[in-house]
Amino acid sequence: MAVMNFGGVDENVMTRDEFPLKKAKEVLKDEVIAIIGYGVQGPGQGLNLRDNGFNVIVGQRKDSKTWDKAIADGWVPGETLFEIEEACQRATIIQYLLSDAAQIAVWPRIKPYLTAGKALYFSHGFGITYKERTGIVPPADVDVILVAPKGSGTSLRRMFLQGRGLNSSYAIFQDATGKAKDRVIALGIGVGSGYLFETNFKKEVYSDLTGERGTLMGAIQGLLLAQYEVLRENGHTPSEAFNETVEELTQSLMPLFAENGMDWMYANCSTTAQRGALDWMGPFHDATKPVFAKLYSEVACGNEAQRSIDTNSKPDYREKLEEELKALRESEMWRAGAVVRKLRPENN
Ligand SMILES: NC(=O)c1ccc[n+]([C@@H]2O[C@H](COP(=O)([O-])OP(=O)(O)OC[C@H]3O[C@@H](n4cnc5c(N)ncnc54)[C@H](O)[C@@H]3O)[C@@H](O)[C@H]2O)c1
Ligand SMILES: CC(C)(O)[C@@H](O)C(=O)O
Ligand SMILES: [Mg+2]
Ligand SMILES: [Mg+2]
Repeated sequence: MAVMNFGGVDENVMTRDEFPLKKAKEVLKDEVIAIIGYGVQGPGQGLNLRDNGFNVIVGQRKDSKTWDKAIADGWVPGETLFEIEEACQRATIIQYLLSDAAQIAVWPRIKPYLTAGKALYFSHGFGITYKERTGIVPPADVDVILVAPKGSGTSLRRMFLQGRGLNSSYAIFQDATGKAKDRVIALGIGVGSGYLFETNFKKEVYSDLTGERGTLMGAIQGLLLAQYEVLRENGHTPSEAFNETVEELTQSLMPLFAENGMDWMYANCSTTAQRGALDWMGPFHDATKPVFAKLYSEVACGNEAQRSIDTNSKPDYREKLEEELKALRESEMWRAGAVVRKLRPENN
């Protein structure tokens, strides 16, 4: 464990240098890891673990699209692909990667297989933190651990294949065996994390729900749309509005600040742009901070979790989500975006 200073604050982190894959394999050599659920995180983590040489099986509903997807990814029914109960029975580590709402519904079928000494692994602090709402209360004699990749399972897999790594947080809720720390770090390295930073279940779920509703997904769409609309209302074409709002951000400027920080991106723009950005970042900060504060309090009081449980437990939740995504896809801004993407020379 290395103590690293992040902007003046010391934190514990685990890097691949300190905990190499070889050590992770040694720690987990006698374990059978069952990936329960094969949606987005399931394939990312499962395939990375398998390619890294761990003993992995998948548990998934038969006769579902994701069962077929698992077969297409090389999992073999009866050998490495099983119904959920059978995978849990064979496993020593159960990676519970169903959707958060499904974890509640399926919990009574998982619990009997959590016998002494096994580990229950989550990629989100949701089920445990909001236990009054989820009913997920593991037995006292199992380890309860978390590795939460900070990104989509699709990116986790892509970055692994590119020889890169997505950072993850890790946490221990319950250490029944005395092995929870080694188990959780080994799994974090095994699923392809870049480095691992320490958290707890509550902090993980509060930050994660805030982040995805905020800058990562909710706020970014709101902010981009607001600027796009103002440009359009003032007579700018969709091409101009989209390029000035989204395309330049994702293709030109975001890679620069990802690489070397915001000041460096600014320094690579005109002094006119720098002056304006430095003057306007304050008003944008002040306008949005109350929204972020409201969002955090809605997360912390459990309202956001409850809303997600209620809507995503309905039988037609997938269709309803798809309808809303369709409306986004068919909005003028993203229809313009589809044409702009097609015009990228690399897509011709
Ligand atoms: N999506 C991500 O990239 C991501 C990133 C970090 C953490 N997480 C967390 O990882 C966990 C898994 O999320 P996900 O997005 O991969 O899940 P998902 O929504 O893709 O669903 C995973 C699986 O659950 C199955 N499922 C849904 N309802 C079911 C039911 N009633 N019975 C049995 N199976 C059912 C689906 O078939 C699918 O295979 C969650 O805790 C999530 O918060 C997800
Ligand atoms: C990929 C995200 C947004 O980071 C994750 O938290 C999720 O819920 O899918
Ligand atoms: Mg999330
Ligand atoms: Mg997240």
